[in-house]
Amino acid sequence: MLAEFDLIRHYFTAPGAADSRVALGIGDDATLLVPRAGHELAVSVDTSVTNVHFPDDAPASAVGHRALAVAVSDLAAMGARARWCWMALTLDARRFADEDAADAWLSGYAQGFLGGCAAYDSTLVGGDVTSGTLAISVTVMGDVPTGQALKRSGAVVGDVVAVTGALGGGAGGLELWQRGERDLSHPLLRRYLLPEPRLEAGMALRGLATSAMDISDGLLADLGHIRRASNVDVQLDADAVPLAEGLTAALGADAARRAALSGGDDYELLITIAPENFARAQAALDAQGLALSAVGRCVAPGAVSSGDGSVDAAAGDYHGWQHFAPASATVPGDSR
Ligand SMILES: Nc1ncnc2c1ncn2[C@@H]1O[C@H](COP(=O)(O)OP(=O)(O)OP(=O)(O)O)[C@@H](O)[C@H]1O
Ligand SMILES: Cc1ncc(C[n+]2csc(CCOP(=O)(O)O)c2C)c(N)n1
Ligand SMILES: [Mg+2]
Repeated sequence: MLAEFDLIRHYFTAPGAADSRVALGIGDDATLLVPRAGHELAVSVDTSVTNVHFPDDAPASAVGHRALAVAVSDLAAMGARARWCWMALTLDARRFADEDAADAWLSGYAQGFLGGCAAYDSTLVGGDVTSGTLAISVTVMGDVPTGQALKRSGAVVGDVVAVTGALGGGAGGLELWQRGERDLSHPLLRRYLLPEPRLEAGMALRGLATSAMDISDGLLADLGHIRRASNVDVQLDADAVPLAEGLTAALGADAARRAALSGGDDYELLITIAPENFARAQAALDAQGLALSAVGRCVAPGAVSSGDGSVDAAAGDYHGWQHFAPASATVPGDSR
């Protein structure tokens, strides 16, 4: 096994053009960056832990790609452009004791991670390598023109609630993996293991969406964040939620609906937008090959009624991923 400094040099020195805004990159005690004038920095960190966020036996390249993609997804949700990332990697020393196994895994992992860096225009500028349970903590930094970031707090009564793409594919892919499916070209497995952050969509929605976030814990749980931050309620038309391709065929209708509403791992954008701007946003995303579907309306707090297709909070439909829930429990979330 290489010493950690050699490991960094060997696997994580990204090729490609030098970034003129990196005054000092990998190799010193800290990174020195030159922010763009007229922009705010958007910064977020996400940790991916083996057997919590990805299966221990997932392909190494998918682990690398996914760890970066889920972190970059938070920049997309802010309408920011990705710029830089830091990767703190904890490797299981026992598992990586065999040199060939370590090399195979690290090469695949680096290919997935650095491939994502190239695809999202994010330069790896630092990190950390430690031993312990396999986990990756990725800090991302992006920028957004001052005042134009998409926050969770801007939704107003009357806004349309909409989602990009289709939902349930992340949870559907996890279910298939647990059933033994290993063909990475399967669309649902791809949605789970190789998610794509909606960076271009987030940038196109600047000045149009009144609020935005990415769907990581599940639509219903994540809607709760916008409802709380914006002080609105949401009348959701659950039947209008677009289901990932092949989801119903793979899971059956009930499980497919549950995956789309509360499965999580989709990394699509959830937005609110004034009705008069919806068609423009839809056209902008359509030009990117991405659907934008209306799934509900913002209403005054307390005004939610359960009409056809709307979700019944009292029936325990409002839940999503929670890290500290007892194993296999259905987790009732905040029904507000
Ligand atoms: N340990 C912590 N210390 C300080 N702030 C935290 C901590 N953990 C989370 N936060 C902050 O709480 C907010 C919500 O965090 P959370 O991780 O739930 O983000 P998210 O975008 O909803 O989910 P995801 O992690 O799936 O992207 C963020 O602003 C985050 O920076
Ligand atoms: C092996 C395995 N088991 C379960 C899941 C489901 N899962 C784990 S964390 C999470 C929410 C997002 O994480 P966070 O809130 O930490 O950003 C979800 C939906 C998975 N991805 N992999
Ligand atoms: Mg998020």
